[in-house]
Amino acid sequence: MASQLKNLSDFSHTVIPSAAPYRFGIVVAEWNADVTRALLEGAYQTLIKHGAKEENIQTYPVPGSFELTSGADLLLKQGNLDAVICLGCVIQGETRHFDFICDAVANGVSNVAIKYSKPVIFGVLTTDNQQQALDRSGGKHGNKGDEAAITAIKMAELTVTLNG
Ligand SMILES: Nc1c(NC[C@H](O)[C@H](O)[C@H](O)CO)[nH]c(=O)[nH]c1=O
Ligand SMILES: CC(=O)[C@@H](O)COP(=O)(O)O
Repeated sequence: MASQLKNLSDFSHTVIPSAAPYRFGIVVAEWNADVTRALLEGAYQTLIKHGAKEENIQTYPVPGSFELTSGADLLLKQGNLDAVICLGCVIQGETRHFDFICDAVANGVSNVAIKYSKPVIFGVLTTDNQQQALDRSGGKHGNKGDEAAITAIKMAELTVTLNG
């Protein structure tokens, strides 16, 4: 499996634009808070590392990953953001609830991005167990929060470049 081959947060092979010109929203789910707090820290510190200004990063909690879609919509409705990062952690339980949440949030954030023509980044872990989540939120497979922040910077630049 790909994730067993490398740290997924290794970006040494790519050019990352400055985040300084852009305004970011972050919506973070409170379910599995030990994991989502680590995702948030990774995303926030990565934005700052690449030049984002603290005053240009708005962070809001939502109860669970299912609410990330409406959280992103509410943020973009304000009209003053260049990208929104959605952070969550959905861990398989005994029922099919996992499937419905994962499908809903993946499709939901895609629809919000299209609705506003703004990047909405899917920084949601969808794992079989907690260890897989810990491994991807600052563990041996990196931090998906870092990856989400890099993606947000790149997509914000592309959006501004193409939209003028
Ligand atoms: N089981 C997980 C949830 N469940 C809660 C839903 O996201 C949602 O808040 C609820 O269905 C009410 O609408 N959320 C996660 O983020 N992670 C989980 O593992
Ligand atoms: C993803 C979930 O909603 C899940 O954690 C809830 O567990 P269960 O499927 O056992 O109700």
